[in-house]
Amino acid sequence: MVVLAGSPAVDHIPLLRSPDPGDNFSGMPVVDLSSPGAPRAIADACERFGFFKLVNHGVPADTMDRLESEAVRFFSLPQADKDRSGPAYPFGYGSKRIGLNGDMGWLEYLLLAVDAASLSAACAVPSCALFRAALNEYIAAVRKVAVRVMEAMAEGLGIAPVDALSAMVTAEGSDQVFRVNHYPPCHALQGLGCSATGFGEHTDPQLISVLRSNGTSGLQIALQNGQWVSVPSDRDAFFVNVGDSLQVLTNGRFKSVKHRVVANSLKSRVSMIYFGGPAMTQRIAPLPQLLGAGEQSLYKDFTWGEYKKAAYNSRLGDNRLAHFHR
Ligand SMILES: C=C1C[C@]23C[C@@]1(O)CC[C@H]2[C@@]12CCC[C@@](C)(C(=O)O1)[C@H]2[C@@H]3C(=O)O
Ligand SMILES: O=C(O)CCC(=O)C(=O)O
Repeated sequence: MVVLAGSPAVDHIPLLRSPDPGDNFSGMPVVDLSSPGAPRAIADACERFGFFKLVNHGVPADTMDRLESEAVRFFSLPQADKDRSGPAYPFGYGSKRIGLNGDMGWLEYLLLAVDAASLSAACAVPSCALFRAALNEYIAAVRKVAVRVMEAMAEGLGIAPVDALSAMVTAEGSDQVFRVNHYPPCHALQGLGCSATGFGEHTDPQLISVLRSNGTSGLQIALQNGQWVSVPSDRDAFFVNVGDSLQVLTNGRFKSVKHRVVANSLKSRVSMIYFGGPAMTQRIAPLPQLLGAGEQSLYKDFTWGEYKKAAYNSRLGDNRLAHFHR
């Protein structure tokens, strides 16, 4: 368990009902990436939930643990040192403020740019060589997982070529982002029946997000009937989210999943998330291979650059895709 000292004030952070054990997601799809049934299981989970847990993914535990340790070391630095790695926008250290439009959460984080399969050289944060090495090793590995998952998605959808989706995140100029989040324990709310919002509800604008966390729970997803369920943590697994752009590419067949994080009153949560987005000029429209005879796109045409701009001008919880529906 990771517990870091020094909690920022909880004022201005929206509160949520504390999760109770009965809220656990009992029907969570678990996909074994090494199994021949993975493509069908992935497509099925993306259609039903826009979310699944991925096991047997092949990323060594060491690669994940090294990054977690380096992240814990970074977040344990004195506040003034961390602030020198800020501000978060466009990339760097941030605390409590998420985005530029007034959203707040009980967390601190690093928002980082990825070029090809490693941290962007232009991204000077973090400056520590060990932390950068751990990030680069992890990013290269998790990006390979994202590519394998997207290839499996294409196979599960029955479309060719196999890289119809994955090529968008491997293409030159693809817009990949990496986030390391630290949610300190929120002692002030212990026993009050409510929790601080760690990360408010939202869908991810990109194609795919691949998340790994330490053993502290807090992640919740919304089912298609609107019910919120808690995702039990598993430090050995990845959790995969469908993003808005993938929903559009599949003409709504895959659903982007609404999710949020509830801060824990006792334990700190550390999560690291790879967000795979396409190049700015990439057109986001249903793949022709997925449109049946006479089937029309449910969405107006747009590029990833246009969607990203709209996303960054919106509040976290806004239904961003609604503006792009026909
Ligand atoms: C409030 C915001 C934070 C966010 C940008 C946004 O304006 C709306 C989308 C948010 C999100 C969610 C997924 C990951 C992320 C990096 C992204 O691309 O869109 C975050 C942005 C962020 O943390 O700055
Ligand atoms: O930290 C988590 O578990 C999820 C955070 C998240 O949804 C995000 O950073 O976009």
